[in-house]
Amino acid sequence: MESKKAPSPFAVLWGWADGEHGGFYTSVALALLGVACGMVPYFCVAAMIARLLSGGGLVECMPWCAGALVGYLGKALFSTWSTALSHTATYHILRKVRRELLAKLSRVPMGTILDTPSGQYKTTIVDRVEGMEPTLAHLLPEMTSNLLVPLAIAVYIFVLDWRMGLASLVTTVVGMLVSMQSAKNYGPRWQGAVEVGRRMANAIVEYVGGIQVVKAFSQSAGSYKRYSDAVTENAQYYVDWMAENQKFMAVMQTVIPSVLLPVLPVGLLLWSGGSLSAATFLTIVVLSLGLTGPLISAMTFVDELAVVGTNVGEISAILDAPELQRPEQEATLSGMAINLDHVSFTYKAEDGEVLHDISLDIAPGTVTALVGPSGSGKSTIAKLIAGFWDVSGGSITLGGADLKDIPLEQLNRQIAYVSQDNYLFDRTVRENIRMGRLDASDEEVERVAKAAGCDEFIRALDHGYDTICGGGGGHLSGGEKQRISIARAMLKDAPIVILDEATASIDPENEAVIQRAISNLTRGKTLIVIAHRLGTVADADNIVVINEGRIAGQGRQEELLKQCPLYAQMWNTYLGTRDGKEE
Ligand SMILES: Nc1ncnc2c1ncn2[C@@H]1O[C@H](COP(=O)(O)OP(=O)(O)OP(=O)(O)O)[C@@H](O)[C@H]1O
Repeated sequence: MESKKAPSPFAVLWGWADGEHGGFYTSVALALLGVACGMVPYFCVAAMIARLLSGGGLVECMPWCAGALVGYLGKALFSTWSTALSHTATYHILRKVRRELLAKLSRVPMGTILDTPSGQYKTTIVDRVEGMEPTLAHLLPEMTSNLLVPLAIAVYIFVLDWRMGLASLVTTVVGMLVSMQSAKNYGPRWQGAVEVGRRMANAIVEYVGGIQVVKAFSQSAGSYKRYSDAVTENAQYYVDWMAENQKFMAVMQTVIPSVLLPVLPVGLLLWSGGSLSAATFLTIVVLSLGLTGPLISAMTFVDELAVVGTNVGEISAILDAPELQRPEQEATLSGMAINLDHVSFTYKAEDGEVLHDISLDIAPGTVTALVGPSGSGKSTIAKLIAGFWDVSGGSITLGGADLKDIPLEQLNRQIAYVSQDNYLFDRTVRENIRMGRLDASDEEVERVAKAAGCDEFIRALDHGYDTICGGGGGHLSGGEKQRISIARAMLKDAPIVILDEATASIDPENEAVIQRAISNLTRGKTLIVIAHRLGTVADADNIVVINEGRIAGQGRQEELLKQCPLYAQMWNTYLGTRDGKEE
């Protein structure tokens, strides 16, 4: 099979820069002009020395002084102009890439996003994209120009005297060889730095997310092992890397600028032998001093070259992630019946299949409860119905149409998914509820809040409906957050509600309010509930018992108690714990 060669990171980067190429070309042209102007003072000084040695005075030197000044001003003007242009083009590209990354996240399977630690997305979208700034804004114009200056100077020195040309390049060549040694490891080293950085970012996000648990168990930051290990690992990685690199850097930064070390003795030897004039000798001394500055600047970009691959690779991994393929055209749905036909599902090939041959009919307006031991596959079934992933085998239909033929937006309108993670945005309570339907009026928001049993506590907040919830809803209790999420789902008024019942024990008073809110939410709708407490679903139209990814039985409670030993056992356990609590 013909394998397609992956494009180089630079080609990918240049592709992202589409629309800004003109800006970069102009920026490089201006940088070159700046460099050319930057060389003028060296040539002027060299010419002045020649005049002075041949008996010239102040008057002869004046035009060269003026020339040097013009060259200096030209360099400042053109390089500033070049930098401004390259930065404008760069930030347009960074904006475009960040927008594309976010747009992409809305097209990849929801499950992929849930599976990826949020620290990883933050690192890529913020840090890796920002990491392209030096490459785009500086590398292209500045590295090009910083390499061309010394090249032009070296060529000129060779033209004046090839022997002195060779002498002036000795330290540069030695410095370059040393720098290549250090650059050899840069790619893998940087890749490693990204890895430890990512582990640290994930550990920090997890640590901050779980700070309440850490505090509740009186653990200090240092005792939160994963976090502190990641921080130590990150610091140690850089210390080791710098220690390894330091000797190369020291040698390079000492050797390259000491260009006079070979130039002076060789020049003196040739001059004393009569084969080099004093004027040429002094001109070459001045010019060779102009060689090293730009070269050292160009060397600093070697690091940038090495990180391009990592940055582009991480960004491309998101941009090229497989998407859920859906048609643009809305599907025609005949009713809201849901049908699972011999569905199987695998998260990752290496973990094996988690759902096997699931067939299930869910009639509109009925209550279906998914019950079963932890890890049996209840949430997976619910998420497949909500379209978070595509099934691996079999099919799921809604209103007779395969989910794969229903645009995500259309499916999303039909389903309200109320998960246990009742995430609230750092906005007002009113805005959080209105996310259910953006065009809902204030009256509608308040009406659903009443039906969800939250109107009373919302009005008691400092600013009522205009109280800011705090990141993740941090200012509200778990039960309050759950009721606001229910209000949000109610406002959406979708015909199908998928509810992941809370596992955490809620106080009886709160539980009664939440149950009332749920029955208001689901009246006349299709309800699929992932039930963790059997008592709440005993009246369901269909109880589906899941065990190890298979349906172990389904039907109404009375039938299941007779026909499904697993359900009978679960029910007895439930009764036992309930009676235990009541005693
Ligand atoms: N995102 C995921 N990636 C890989 N495997 C997963 C993922 N989510 C769940 N699994 C695995 O799939 C199987 C079914 O999990 P699922 O969450 O559907 O079970 P569940 O019955 O809902 O469990 P619980 O009652 O504990 O929530 C388990 O073996 C679980 O480890």
